[in-house]
Amino acid sequence: MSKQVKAIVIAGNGTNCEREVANACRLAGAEVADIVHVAELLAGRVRLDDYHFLNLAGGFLDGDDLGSAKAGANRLLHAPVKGSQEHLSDQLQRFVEDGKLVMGVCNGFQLMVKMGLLPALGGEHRKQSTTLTFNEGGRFEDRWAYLKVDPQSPCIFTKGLEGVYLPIRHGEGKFVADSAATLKALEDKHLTAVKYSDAAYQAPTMDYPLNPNGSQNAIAGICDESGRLFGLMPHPEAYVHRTHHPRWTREDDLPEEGMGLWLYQNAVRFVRENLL
Ligand SMILES: NC(=O)CC[C@H](N)C(=O)O
Repeated sequence: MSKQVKAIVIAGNGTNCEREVANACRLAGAEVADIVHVAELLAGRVRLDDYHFLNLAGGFLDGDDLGSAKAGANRLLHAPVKGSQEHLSDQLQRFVEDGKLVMGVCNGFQLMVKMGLLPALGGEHRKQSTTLTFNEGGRFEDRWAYLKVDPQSPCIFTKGLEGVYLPIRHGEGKFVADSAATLKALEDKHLTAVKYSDAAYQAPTMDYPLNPNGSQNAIAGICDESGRLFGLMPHPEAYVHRTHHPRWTREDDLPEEGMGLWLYQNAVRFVRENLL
């Protein structure tokens, strides 16, 4: 593989953020940021093996039928790749075992959780142990959220960050674990990388609207134990420039780069340092 950071963004069947995600990858320094329709992967024309950083974009996979990303999860888990003995999930498994990076945003996070790719406690990659379900308020939420970063988390994407301010837009963002034991394991291992918080990024909160969906323990995103697989409901790709900020015309000290870009910069740096 040449010395290029190669990101892939999977599109199709209802994603709607793939261009923004590819743009964020490029802005963060990835030399390649290909938007690939899932059908291309299933046809065997594009292989995950040729990339370092897999992005699962937001949107409305299969119209949220059966619950958001549920049908998409089955597709990725069980669909065969044409012309090979493999399923797409085999390529994905290899991608993970090769030490590469995966980030799922919103619908992409829902997809990772429903496939069992996250949190994958004990390395069990196909067992679902958490979910993202209907917002506590019973309606779609479209607002900006403050996220407190856990400084002790192994998450590669949030390394060195204290907090980020990002937009959310979802109907099914309430994080729920299947048991108190799962929730405790997530917390003990610091896999709950980002939580909805107050505007100073100090205290996780269950108060609406700071916590827009009633997520357990205010969880907005989680990673696996390696820190290389990460999913979150808020959209980092939607805040990569100061003009994306909702009050950019009134707040004069906003830096040129948006806070969401930091997550992609961490990813690109990790690839350069570890995978090239
Ligand atoms: N923006 C998104 O990715 C939305 C995810 C999903 N369709 C939901 O409403 O929860």
